[in-house]
Order: sequence, then structure tokens, then C-alpha cells
Amino acid sequence: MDTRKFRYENLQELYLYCYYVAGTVGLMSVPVMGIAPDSSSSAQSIYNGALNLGVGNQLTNFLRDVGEDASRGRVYLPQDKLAQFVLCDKDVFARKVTDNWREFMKEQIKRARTFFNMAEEGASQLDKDSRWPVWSSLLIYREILDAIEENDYDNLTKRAYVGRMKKYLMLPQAYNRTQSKGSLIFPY
Ligand SMILES: CC(C)=CCC/C(C)=C/CC/C(C)=C/CC/C(C)=C/COP(=O)(O)OP(=O)(O)O
Repeated sequence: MDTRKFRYENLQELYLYCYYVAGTVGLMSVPVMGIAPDSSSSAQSIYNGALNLGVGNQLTNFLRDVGEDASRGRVYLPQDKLAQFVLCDKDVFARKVTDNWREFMKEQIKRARTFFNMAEEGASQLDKDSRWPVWSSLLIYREILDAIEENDYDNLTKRAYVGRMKKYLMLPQAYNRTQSKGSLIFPY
């Protein structure tokens, strides 16, 4: 769907893109994965969680791939937010990590994290067999945001990477989360 559109004026436009390419995947996954028979949450809130996970994944993907996308002339960042930080496409293509860029990135990372947070409750309401892979992907994908921070927000010349060891370490953590039934048992 991005064969013609290379710029996103604001968050609404970017969100719509995320909804089409990733949110819908999340929504379609729910009936396949199933909802726990003893779930106390509404189906709507679980579907919302799935949508949020798809959007969070896609926003994170954009933030990880800024440099790579720029080399193809693409900028999947909200233009109005760039302007707020006195930045524009030219700065992205110049690949210079300035303080303004770091501040801009902090805001984008914070936003992506809110989508992962909003997906957590839904992930815990899925059928028991589906929870572990979903929690694993949630925790591992969220780690990409930490990796961007660890690179001092240089996603213009570096690709944030979650190492294999870290991924393995996330698996027991994810498993622990699958044992809970939402925030009533495990407050976070
Ligand atoms: C949380 C609840 C209730 C259910 C789970 C619902 C699911 C499975 C949501 C995830 C949906 C999903 C897999 C969206 C796509 C994510 C994404 C950004 C994929 C990136 O694909 P590529 O662009 O091929 O990745 P690379 O760039 O890493 O190759």
C-alpha cells in the first residue's frame, strides 16, 4: 500500500497505515488463537489489544528501520512531529544524530511503548496455548525500542538489534506472563 505514498503528514495518517498493514493481522489472529474460555474481559477489549500489538509492532519497525527506509527515499515518521523538533526529511537523509533527533526519537519510542502496554491485558486473555508466543513476540519486539536507546538514538546509521541470547532470556519471562490472567494477579 506504500507504492505511491512516501510521506505521512501526522500521526493519524501513520496510524492508518499501521492499522492496514499490521493492526488487521492482529485482529485476524484473535479467532485463530482463541480467547480463554474463562476470560473475564470483553471480546472488544481483547480485539483492541490485538490491534494495539500490531500497531506497536509496526511503529517499532518504522523506528528501527529509519536509516534503511531513508535509503529508499521513504520516511515513515509524522512530518508535523518532525517539524516540532525543527527537523525535516533533509535531516533524516543527512543521517546526523543531533540532540533534536534524540529528543524527537524519545517521544516516538514513548508512543510505541504505550501500544505495547495497551496490548498486554489482551495477550493475557488469549487461549492458554496461544499466550506464550504472543507474549514472547511482545517482549522481544519491545526490546527493539530499548536497543534504539542503547544506540543513543542512532537509528539513522545503525540497526537496533536484539541479540539471540537476549531473545532466549525473554522466553521464561514471557512464560511467566502467560501464567497470569491479566493485571489482577500480576500488577505491572
Ligand atoms: C495481543 C492479542 C490479544 C493478540 C495477538 C495479536 C497479534 C498476533 C498481533 C501481531 C500482529 C502482527 C504480527 C503484525 C505485523 C507486525 C510487523 C511489524 C511485522 C513486520 O514484518 P516485516 O516488515 O516483514 O519485518 P522485518 O522488517 O523485521 O522483516
